[in-house]
Amino acid sequence: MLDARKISFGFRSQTPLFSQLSLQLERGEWLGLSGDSGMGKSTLGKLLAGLLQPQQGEICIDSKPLPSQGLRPVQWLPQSPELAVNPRWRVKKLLCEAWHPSESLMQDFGIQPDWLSRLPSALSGGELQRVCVLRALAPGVRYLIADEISTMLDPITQLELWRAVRKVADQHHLGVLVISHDTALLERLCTQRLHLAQGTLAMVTTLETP
Ligand SMILES: Nc1ncnc2c1ncn2[C@@H]1O[C@H](COP(=O)(O)OP(=O)(O)OP(=O)(O)O)[C@@H](O)[C@H]1O
Repeated sequence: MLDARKISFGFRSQTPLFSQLSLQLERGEWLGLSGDSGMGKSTLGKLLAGLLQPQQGEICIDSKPLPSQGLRPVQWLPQSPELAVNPRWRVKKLLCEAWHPSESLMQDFGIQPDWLSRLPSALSGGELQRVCVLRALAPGVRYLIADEISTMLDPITQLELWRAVRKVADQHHLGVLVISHDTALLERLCTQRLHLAQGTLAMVTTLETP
């Protein structure tokens, strides 16, 4: 289980975004996270992935602290893939940095062979997003934090992306936290949804939208 225990965090010079906040994500679970802009959803996602450190509390996987080196078992997937890649690396090098996805997985993610020799700037945002999602699915990854990853995609590509993520997540029993403003998307994908407001998480049932 990915377990955030009473974590507190604030950027310097700002009031804390949250204090004593707890969240649990089980392997195989799909959990939604909504909240108004600026409430701290991405920050919480980065904390869960170990990209930021809580000022209080701890984040554990199966009761052990997140590893501080090596492959991150919790991968944070951001909305803007172009910020997450080295612009001078060709797509093949980007995709195979941590592991070598099979051809059938590349097909599932709609990755065309001729993209591999291109620079990231020669892919559309949606194409690059699919490359970034697949490269994050290395063996050893246990949880995904999908932070608005399909916002820039057209409805059909969005559906295909989620179908491919679902297939890999089912195969590897990944826990997935889906962060989005699109509550309809969260309700389609996830069994439960949390809403972040004023530093507090509340569980939302499918019938009520805050
Ligand atoms: N590196 C940083 N330094 C200082 N403040 C930051 C930093 N990153 C984010 N913030 C601030 O922290 C707050 C939470 O930001 P965050 O991106 O986590 O919100 P969010 O809920 O994901 O918003 P959105 O829905 O608009 O993406 C915002 O007020 C933002 O300006």
